[in-house]
Amino acid sequence: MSIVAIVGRPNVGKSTLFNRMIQRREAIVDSVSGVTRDRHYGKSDWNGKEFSLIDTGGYVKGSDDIFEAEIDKQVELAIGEADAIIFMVDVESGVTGMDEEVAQLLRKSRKPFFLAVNKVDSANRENDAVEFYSLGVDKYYTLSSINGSGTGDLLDDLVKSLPEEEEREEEEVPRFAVVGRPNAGKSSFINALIGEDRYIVTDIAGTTRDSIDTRYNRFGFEFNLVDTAGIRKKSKVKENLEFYSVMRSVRAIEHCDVILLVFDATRGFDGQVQNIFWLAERNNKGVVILANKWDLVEKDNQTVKDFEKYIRKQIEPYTDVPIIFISTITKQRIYKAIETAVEVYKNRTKRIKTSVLNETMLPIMEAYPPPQHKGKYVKVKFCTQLPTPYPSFAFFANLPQYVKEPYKRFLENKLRDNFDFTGVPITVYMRKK
Ligand SMILES: Nc1nc2c(ncn2[C@@H]2O[C@H](COP(=O)(O)OP(=O)(O)OP(=O)(O)O)[C@@H](O)[C@H]2O)c(=O)[nH]1
Ligand SMILES: Nc1nc2c(ncn2[C@@H]2O[C@H](COP(=O)(O)OP(=O)(O)OP(=O)(O)O)[C@@H](O)[C@H]2O)c(=O)[nH]1
Repeated sequence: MSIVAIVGRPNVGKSTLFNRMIQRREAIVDSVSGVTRDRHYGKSDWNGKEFSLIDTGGYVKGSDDIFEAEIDKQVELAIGEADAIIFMVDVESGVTGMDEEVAQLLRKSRKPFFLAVNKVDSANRENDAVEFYSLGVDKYYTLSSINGSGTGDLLDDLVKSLPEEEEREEEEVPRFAVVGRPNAGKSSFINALIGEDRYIVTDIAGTTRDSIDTRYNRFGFEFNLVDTAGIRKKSKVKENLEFYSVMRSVRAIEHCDVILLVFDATRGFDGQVQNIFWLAERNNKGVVILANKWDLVEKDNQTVKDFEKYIRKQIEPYTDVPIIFISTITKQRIYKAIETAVEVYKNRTKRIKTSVLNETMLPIMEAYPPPQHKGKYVKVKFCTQLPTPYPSFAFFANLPQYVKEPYKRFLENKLRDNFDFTGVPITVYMRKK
């Protein structure tokens, strides 16, 4: 899926536009599981074309004294990772030096970018916008992110510039992406597997090279390992480093089948790690959680159990995910990690025959039917797995609109109990029959 990034100075209205574009979609697409939404990443679509949207704003604290260098880095990263860029400026403040700097970076790149002149809430501001031609563009788009006017013209041209979805080849090799926070041990993990020091491994966060695919063969199974480490430019600001790692993860996650989510067990399964986890969940990717640096953790016979419980608590309600305790230094369980990823991959591509599915699920739904709604009975008549690249199921009922989230979750749990879908998100749809 294509990636679109919104860049610009602080306070020009990036988040406002981002929220508008994400929410419009959330209103029409039923939310799958209601898990936490990322403030900076979401899906949007326009004229039937879907894309991922990244808001690069809000990472720099104390927006007033923001360093120009930080903006530059965000823009450079956006250029590197995105397929198209919305460059937002503010008609109220007019052209600023920082705008000129960003414009120059964008012009030098070969990425399509769209100059969005924001806060054009009235006709006379339309006239004020002409000064933005000085940024060296042939065209700009005036809009008001707050009320939505003008966004249509921008999006029309934006989606036209996006590449057509590449067709997935039939026998493409499965892709496993190694993702996680800076310094979690991603490169060490890959090194340990490959057994050669192809990657730079150091103590300083963010020193690995750009992401590299490695073809790998293990357990008679061939796959690509994608290393997302590699945030090449060191950043003094910690928040930005996290931002870079999330942004790097976005593309890797979208283009993989299973993620190996490496985190530092001595630091805990914190919010940043969870963000990456939900990114994978929302993209319907398989997940294996790797608690790394296990050699450093003081252990007794309860430790693993307690730790697992703690992690599952953080990822509720989607807890059917393998968790493996590894050490890349002692090589403890690193092959187990890969073996598990292969299992998860198989779960993700698993197809349940309709007859088997109904033999299992119909008696369950008869014993536990959906709750009545205003005195009306909902009857589920049959179900089938949909031909999506990840497990999704349609349940056909007389009154599908009355089946609520808790019952769908019940169905999901029953699917998990009866057919192994460990490590992969399941989508349940109710359809009219
Ligand atoms: N008048 C007007 N105000 C707007 C418009 N869009 C955003 N704003 C206001 O501009 C301010 C900044 O908006 P944000 O969306 O937070 O800006 P941002 O670019 O994401 O800012 P950072 O997160 O600091 O990078 C807020 O007070 C918004 O209400 C608009 O179309 N018209
Ligand atoms: N004790 C211990 N240290 C580890 C383990 N795995 C990695 N480390 C150390 O953690 C540090 C970071 O490891 P890297 O592999 O560079 O981490 P990364 O996730 O690739 O980091 P970035 O390149 O910043 O994204 C290094 O000093 C490693 O030696 C482990 O299992 N045990």
